[in-house]
Amino acid sequence: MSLSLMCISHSPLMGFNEPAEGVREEVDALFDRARAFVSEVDPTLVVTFGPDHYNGFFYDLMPPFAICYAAHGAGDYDTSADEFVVPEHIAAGLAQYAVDHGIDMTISRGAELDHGAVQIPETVLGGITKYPTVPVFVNGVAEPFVPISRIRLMGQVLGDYLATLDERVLLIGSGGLSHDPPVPRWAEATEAQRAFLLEGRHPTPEARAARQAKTINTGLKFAAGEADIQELNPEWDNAFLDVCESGDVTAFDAYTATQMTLDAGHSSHEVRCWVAACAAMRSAGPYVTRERYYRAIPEWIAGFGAFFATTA
Ligand SMILES: O=C(O)/C=C/c1cccc(O)c1O
Ligand SMILES: [Fe+2]
Repeated sequence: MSLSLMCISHSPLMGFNEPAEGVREEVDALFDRARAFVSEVDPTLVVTFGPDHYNGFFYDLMPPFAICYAAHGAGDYDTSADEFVVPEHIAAGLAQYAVDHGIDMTISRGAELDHGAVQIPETVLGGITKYPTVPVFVNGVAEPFVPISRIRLMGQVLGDYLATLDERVLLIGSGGLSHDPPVPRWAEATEAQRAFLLEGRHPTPEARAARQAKTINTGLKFAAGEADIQELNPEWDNAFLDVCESGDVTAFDAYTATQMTLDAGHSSHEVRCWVAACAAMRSAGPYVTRERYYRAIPEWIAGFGAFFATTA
């Protein structure tokens, strides 16, 4: 048994907007290191913690997190629409262990997962069908948010179970850090937006293209200082990375949803995926940092970070 950890921010704008000079090369080099890390740890099982942005999970039923026994990509922003290769017995073992240990786990036998859960595995693993993978959805956009301590505990319990398996497990956390992309929110939404937030699965190609064009354009305007969205917060992002590096995962519990929104934007809640992944990793004992990266990238509407670790 071994556990290794790779948390990386995603951004669907990576394939659409050019960042400032030198940044693309820097991030490409990060992904090269990520692929080398995957080769080194040579996983036999991947567990992903990823959010959704109203492509697969809607307000008709919005769990705080869910283990997927079967899942496929939504194909948004040109990400893969393939079917994940999920070892169902491991997904079921994780879910049973979670409920037996005080975690009210939701399961899905047919999740649709968007760029939040697909982009990073696809990029670092060479596709989402290459490794047996258990995707875990973690809500990072839809209020109400459960306390971070519950996400930390969920990750810890899943890590405890994974440590019993005769597998080399790679934990992938995808999301955040500070960012505030133009994802509609129920409290301020128009009637049409509420209809979408409630049950907007499988939009027409035109509706999908319009949504994506709006986000791509917001990224360009944000970089030009002209977008009406919250600023990135590199200080907040680096403090969060400090907690990841410290290995003191209980320190995540001090983050509250209200303060996170104020400090780091409405989509900063995606760091819940990192919290779950770090807590799962820490359940196997102390870890050592193998990669820490940070760059604020407005064209991608992303406080863009990475943190990799292996067992000490
Ligand atoms: O769902 C969308 O349309 C946009 C999502 C987005 C934009 C920028 C950064 C991110 O992490 C996103 O998920
Ligand atoms: Fe996101």
